[in-house]
Amino acid sequence: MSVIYKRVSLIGLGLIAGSMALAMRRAGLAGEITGYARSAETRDTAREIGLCDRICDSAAEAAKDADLVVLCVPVGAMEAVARDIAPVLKPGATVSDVGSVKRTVIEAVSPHIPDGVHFIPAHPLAGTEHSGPRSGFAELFDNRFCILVPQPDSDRAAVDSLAALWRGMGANVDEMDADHHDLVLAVTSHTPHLIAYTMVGVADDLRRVTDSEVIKYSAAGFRDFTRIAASDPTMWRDVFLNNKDATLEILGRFTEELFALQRAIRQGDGDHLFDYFTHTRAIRRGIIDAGQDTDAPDFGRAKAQKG
Ligand SMILES: NC(=O)c1ccc[n+]([C@@H]2O[C@H](COP(=O)([O-])OP(=O)(O)OC[C@H]3O[C@@H](n4cnc5c(N)ncnc54)[C@H](O)[C@@H]3O)[C@@H](O)[C@H]2O)c1
Ligand SMILES: O=C(O)C(=O)C[C@]1(C(=O)O)C=C[C@@H](O)C=C1
Repeated sequence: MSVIYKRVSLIGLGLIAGSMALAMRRAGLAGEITGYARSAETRDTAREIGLCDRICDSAAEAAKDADLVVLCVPVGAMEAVARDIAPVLKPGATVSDVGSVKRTVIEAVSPHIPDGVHFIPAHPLAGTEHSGPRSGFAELFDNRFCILVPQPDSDRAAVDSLAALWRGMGANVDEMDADHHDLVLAVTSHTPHLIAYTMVGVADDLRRVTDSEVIKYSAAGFRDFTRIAASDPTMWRDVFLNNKDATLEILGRFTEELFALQRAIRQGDGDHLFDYFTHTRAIRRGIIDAGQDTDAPDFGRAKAQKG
């Protein structure tokens, strides 16, 4: 593959930026990659592991002369970074981000983007529960979606270049409107994280009663279900503060369903439980058969069956 951007600047050097740097290198998509993170410790680690070609001591220094600047910081830090880099952005450059929420990031960043600079928000639907510059890996985006959220006045050629970069990093690219993105992600990512965090809190509460057995004997179900509760607290605090309405809407629906199941258990309504689980199993299996669950053990088989 050939170089898409001569100079790419990554601001915030954690899981996503680290994975982007490695994925861009794997395919030779960037001429030079510069990076900046707020803490000196993170910058030192990034230098030590050679994450970028150059690690700078300010966001502005990293963004200067860049053809693409990608904001890879927690959602609540996007505006401050945009303000810092605005004066050095060169005409024709593209600014993008990887934030898990889109509407508030657009509202916070857009006012700082100078005329002649393209702002194209994005969100790779790929991650792990790990964070920091050592957690990145080149394959993170392979076969995952990256959602681009072009703005009404976005330049098509600039959008196409960013899409080509994400495809080059292994992702499938789709476009979406910001509000739709935030609602979809509230269902598929944000509310599940909240529920996983809560379940670990419940287990911790019970620990006092069960004398540590909950943690010691944590069964596969608990482990599978709560892996994501080990995720970064700053990132997830910012996600919930910034996707408030959609998350509260989905949480309300979730609570209603949970109450219905709670009543069925109390009333011994086995038919209700059986029907509900039959329905939801079919939906979950449908996701695998449609080839959308790249983590599922039978993903390869499902894909092969489809030819
Ligand atoms: N982790 C995931 O699964 C995942 C997936 C897709 C998108 N995202 C989004 O990507 C972004 C980064 O997430 P991550 O998982 O890479 O986080 P991370 O914690 O691994 O890395 C974040 C980095 O940003 C730096 N940082 C924080 N505030 C900063 C500031 N004001 N200026 C400069 N640097 C700053 C931190 O020091 C750290 O290096 C977030 O917006 C998150 O919502 C995360
Ligand atoms: O697999 C995980 O650990 C993730 O939480 C990744 C995950 C997700 O919910 O799917 C988390 C947040 C994102 O913005 C995108 C991806």
